[in-house]
Amino acid sequence: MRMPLIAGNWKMNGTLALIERFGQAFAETGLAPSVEVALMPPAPYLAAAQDALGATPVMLGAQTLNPEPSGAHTGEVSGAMLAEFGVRYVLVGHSERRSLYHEDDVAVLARVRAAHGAGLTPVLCLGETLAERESGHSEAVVLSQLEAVFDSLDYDARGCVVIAYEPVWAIGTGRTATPAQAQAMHAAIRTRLGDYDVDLAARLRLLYGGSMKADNAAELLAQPDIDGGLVGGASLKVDDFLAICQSAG
Ligand SMILES: O=C(CO)COP(=O)(O)O
Repeated sequence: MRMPLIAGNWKMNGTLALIERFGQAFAETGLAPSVEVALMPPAPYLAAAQDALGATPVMLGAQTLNPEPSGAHTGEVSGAMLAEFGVRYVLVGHSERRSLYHEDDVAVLARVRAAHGAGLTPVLCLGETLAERESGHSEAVVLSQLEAVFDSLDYDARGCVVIAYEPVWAIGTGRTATPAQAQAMHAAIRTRLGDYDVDLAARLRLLYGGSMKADNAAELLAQPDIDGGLVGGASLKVDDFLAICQSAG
């Protein structure tokens, strides 16, 4: 009942030429109707991506947004601007934003609200560091990141969120969480969501991210509480990304 979602987060990578290649590849190959795919290129490429992917089922996503609707925020992009380019999903709380740009739980909540205000679906990223995992605090850290947002949302807003579990130690390291490790955390997140609402817990999609590749995606996606992937490095290679999308469909 939960349609898998594969989202490709290009981070600060890619070129216009790569956008064109993705457009061609997805137009030629198509996608199973049983999977949703979103590409999240850097903001300057959104217009080109909207053109290149317009004839394909691939949706557009963005990597961040400012919590304010407009104003004196040099360098920032608002949710309304993203929406004008057909963006459907926007990452919020990615660990790189949390660590490199000091976005704390309060900032993450503000961005979730801004996404909703602009009609976008936030993809709320959660994840523990290696030190937190090794000291046995993974679940407490991840659930507290979840609660920092969900405690403050109403029923309708909670229903309009995608969650991505991305253990920081697995991002860009080639060290993927094992399917069992990922499933255990996803199950813990879903159980906690059930405290808010049982129906919500059954409905919300939980993506896994962290060194997801063409050769490990199928096993991860086969776990009962993993409803898709948030793919970094492998989303920059068209064949690899297509293969991951196909293993979800
Ligand atoms: O951070 C990620 C996606 O948001 C994961 O990146 P990698 O797939 O490169 O590990």
